[in-house]
Amino acid sequence: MATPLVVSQLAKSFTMHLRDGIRLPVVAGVSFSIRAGECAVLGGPSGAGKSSILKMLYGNYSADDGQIIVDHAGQLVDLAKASPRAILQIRRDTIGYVSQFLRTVPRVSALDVVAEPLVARGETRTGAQDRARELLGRLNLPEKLWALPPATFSGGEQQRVNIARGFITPHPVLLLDEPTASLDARNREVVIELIAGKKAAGVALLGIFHDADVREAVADRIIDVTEFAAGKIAA
Ligand SMILES: Nc1ncnc2c1ncn2[C@@H]1O[C@H](COP(=O)(O)OP(=O)(O)OP(=O)(O)O)[C@@H](O)[C@H]1O
Repeated sequence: MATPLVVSQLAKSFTMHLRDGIRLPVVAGVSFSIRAGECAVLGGPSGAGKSSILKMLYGNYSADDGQIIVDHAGQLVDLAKASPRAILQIRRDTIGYVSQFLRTVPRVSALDVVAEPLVARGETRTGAQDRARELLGRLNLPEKLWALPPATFSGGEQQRVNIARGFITPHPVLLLDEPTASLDARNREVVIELIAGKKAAGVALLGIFHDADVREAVADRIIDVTEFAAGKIAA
């Protein structure tokens, strides 16, 4: 599908149950679509709601209102109303996500952490590990670390494991939450190349990048989140 992700009239507020139920409206009327082969970037100041939007698109945060239409294996599904089971299937096959921090699993090697999403999609363990080696090598993760669990890795090493894990699958939609925040210039450059590769493969990407150089290098378009400030819509 040429436009695998269409978001319309999405709204999010947080209710602070421990603070007398105070309601904190964050965004409203969020509407945009992402085409195959483009990388759009969420822009706006700190606290504008960029991460909250990305988390809604991955099903981590529920939406108060609106639709998140995703082309899931040829079927249009509204992720905002999908069941937890459907969300897990969408995550396995359609929407990938690279968060800022790696969630480490005790005793699982970096190689298997990276290979796991491919194995979950039916790839053989050997095939998935070959691809994982290729990506970890490209991201300059020292080979001596591949067999170790990433819990003790440095911030930048963990982030590279996380990037490799997020980029290993051919998901048609890829969400990127500050994937280069802890990286040095050399590895930021590798991530820029990996993003260019995904674009060339027709993946629809949506990201948050605080680093202006990376943003300039990857963004086809900036989506200004201040347009969707909840107060602005209500006024
Ligand atoms: N789980 C939560 N509970 C309560 N409030 C939240 C929660 N997550 C985010 N917020 C609030 O929502 C607003 C938007 O936060 P969000 O993290 O989406 O902003 P952002 O644009 O990504 O900011 P930054 O650039 O600093 O990461 C903030 O005021 C924040 O305090």
